[in-house]
Amino acid sequence: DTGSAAATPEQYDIQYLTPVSLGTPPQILNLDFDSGSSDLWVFSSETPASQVKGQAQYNPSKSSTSKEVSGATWDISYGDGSSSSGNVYTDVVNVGNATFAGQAVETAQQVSSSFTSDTNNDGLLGLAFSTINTVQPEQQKTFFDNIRDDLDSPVWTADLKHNEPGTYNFGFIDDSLYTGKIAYTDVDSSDGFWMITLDSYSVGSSTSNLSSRAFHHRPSTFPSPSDSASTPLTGIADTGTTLALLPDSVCTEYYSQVSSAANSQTAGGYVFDCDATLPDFTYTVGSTTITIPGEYINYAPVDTTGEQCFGGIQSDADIGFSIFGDIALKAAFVVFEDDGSSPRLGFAQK
Ligand SMILES: Cc1ccc(-c2noc([C@H]3C[C@@H](O)CN3)n2)cc1F
Repeated sequence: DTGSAAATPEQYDIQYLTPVSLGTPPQILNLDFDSGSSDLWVFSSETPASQVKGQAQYNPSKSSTSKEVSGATWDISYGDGSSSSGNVYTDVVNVGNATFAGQAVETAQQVSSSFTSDTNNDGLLGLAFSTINTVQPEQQKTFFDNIRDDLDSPVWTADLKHNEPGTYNFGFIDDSLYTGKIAYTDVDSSDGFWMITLDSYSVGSSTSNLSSRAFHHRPSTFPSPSDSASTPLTGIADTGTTLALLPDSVCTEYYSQVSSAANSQTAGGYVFDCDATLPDFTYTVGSTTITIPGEYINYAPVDTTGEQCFGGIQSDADIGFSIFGDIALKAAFVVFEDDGSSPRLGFAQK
């Protein structure tokens, strides 16, 4: 079995939506595929009308293949403080022709205001590890965990793009979607996330090592060249987070190269003049180097004057690890591989 479906960005690539077919006859909803959580939940006939603003709603009573999971409930909250909760059914779920008959479909009986106002988003499809699925009393499996054994290969891939549709594939690696070689790194899934350590990062195309510049006498007190070119970054690959949330030291290093940049309390992060030239941000996995072009890091205008823009790289606020969200992932072809025992993440240029 294999599946392939488009990942279409909302404005500013804030999130990517992918059509999913639920039930019999098929009910199509556009879901936010999230490698940072593990619940498949949908706006439904059980969502109060006051909390629905244009979203498509899954109606289990209109599906001949739906079955209520008696006594099961779910309740989830996301990194930005939004939340949702409700009941659980199983039904046929089809993503680009990859199909599983008994997938847990979590119907929303409550969604927080940010989901209500997100009018094109009909729910989430979690692709992190099933150990953090929130259904009680019996935890449910993610779509990928359910279909993994039927897939030609135990992988799903993300080819997210800037301002244009990309692709989520299940069960195969499409060699036409990347260049060079895919470099793999081991995943630590003990917290339920696709957690990895990137071998190094660097800011800008200028070398991070001062000694490569015209050599002038450098008093011994001169700070040693920043060795970001060999500093690892540990974090989670999170397709459901818009930005790249990195350690404060990395943010400081990056925005020191942007003369108009400031860390604004009112804007809630680093902002700069919208016409600023931004340096690239590069990270390496093994022998593969991924370059996020500077223009990807001009995320969006802060307000309608369009003078100040919000950075795509922001602080991870001491969560304890970085969050490699869409800003970081859309520059790469990413392979999420899990044979059930030793998960890996692969990165390739494209
Ligand atoms: C309105 C809305 C809010 C949040 C999210 C959301 N989806 O994935 C994530 C990240 C953060 C972490 O929780 C898991 N992945 N956040 C989506 C929304 F449509």
